[in-house]
Amino acid sequence: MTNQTPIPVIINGAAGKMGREVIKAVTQAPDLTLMGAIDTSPEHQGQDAGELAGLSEPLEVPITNQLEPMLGYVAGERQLPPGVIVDFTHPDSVYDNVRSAIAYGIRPVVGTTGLSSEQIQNLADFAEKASTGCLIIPNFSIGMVLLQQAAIAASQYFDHVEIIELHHNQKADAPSGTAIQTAQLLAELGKPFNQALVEETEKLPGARGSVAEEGVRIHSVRLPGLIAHQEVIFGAPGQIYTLRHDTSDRSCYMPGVLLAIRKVSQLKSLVYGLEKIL
Ligand SMILES: NC(=O)C1=CN([C@@H]2O[C@H](COP(=O)(O)OP(=O)(O)OC[C@H]3O[C@@H](n4cnc5c(N)ncnc54)[C@H](OP(=O)(O)O)[C@@H]3O)[C@@H](O)[C@H]2O)C=CC1
Ligand SMILES: O=C(O)C1=N[C@H](C(=O)O)C[C@H](O)C1
Repeated sequence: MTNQTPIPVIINGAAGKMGREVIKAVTQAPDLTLMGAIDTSPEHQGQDAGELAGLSEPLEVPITNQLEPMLGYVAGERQLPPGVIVDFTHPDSVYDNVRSAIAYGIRPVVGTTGLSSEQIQNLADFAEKASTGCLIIPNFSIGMVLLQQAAIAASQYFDHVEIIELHHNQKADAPSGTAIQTAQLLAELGKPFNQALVEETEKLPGARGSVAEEGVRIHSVRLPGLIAHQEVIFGAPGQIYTLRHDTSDRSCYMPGVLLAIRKVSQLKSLVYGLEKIL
């Protein structure tokens, strides 16, 4: 244990499913200090972040929708290490949130999915110009990193692969950020997958899923009762090789989130993917 000054942390989307988990995880980490809890949901304005997250004691950190004033406040605390903002908000707002944070010199750790490749490239250019670290992590669980590594290994030997991602039905974006990243990792091998043997006709649009880079197909399932799950299914004559990851509790993401908060200030540019900081 060191007695260094703790890293100031702002959580954006603090009242959400992930935000509440992050409040608990940050509060329990002695090297981090929760300085701000942002959320736009009207019913939680002014509520104490600790009470919202189910902690026994209030944290004296009220939920507010005032992002820029909070960024300015934390950036002004010159005696503290550089501030970090953790974003678990919504695909529609994450791009602007990250740009604002970088403009204030606050390092973004982004879990929110749904950013386009073009938006990620724009944010990378912006972070590079500002010499500011930024982490975009489509999936913070170690199990998913291991699944992806196994999938990369298998992709050298299989020419046919389809991804099925399954999530709770409050998820705004499809396919999941994890499935898109998994498909990108497979495509990096540079070979085309799933060459058709017959001319296919979709009798219902979307029946064969979406086609990502190099022909990797992604299918999205949304149901109450699910949290977050992904299968990568490889096929070859006479055999099927299936990789599957299941989450049963959102606490599985917290070791990755805490690692990212600690690492982002050591970076001077944007890094995409948990595997790059392990
Ligand atoms: N990278 C990873 O490992 C993981 C990523 N995710 C991703 O994180 C994101 C959030 O997920 P989850 O917590 O389940 O979602 P929730 O809907 O439970 O939480 C999002 C919260 O953010 C609030 N919000 C919406 N827009 C803004 C904004 N502009 N500024 C501040 N707050 C805002 C919402 O308020 P309101 O409800 O009023 O709109 C809500 O309270 C999703 O993109 C999801 O895919 C989720 C799990 C793991
Ligand atoms: O919305 C979720 O829940 C999740 N979103 C992320 C994604 O889109 O990949 C990560 C994980 O799958 C949970």
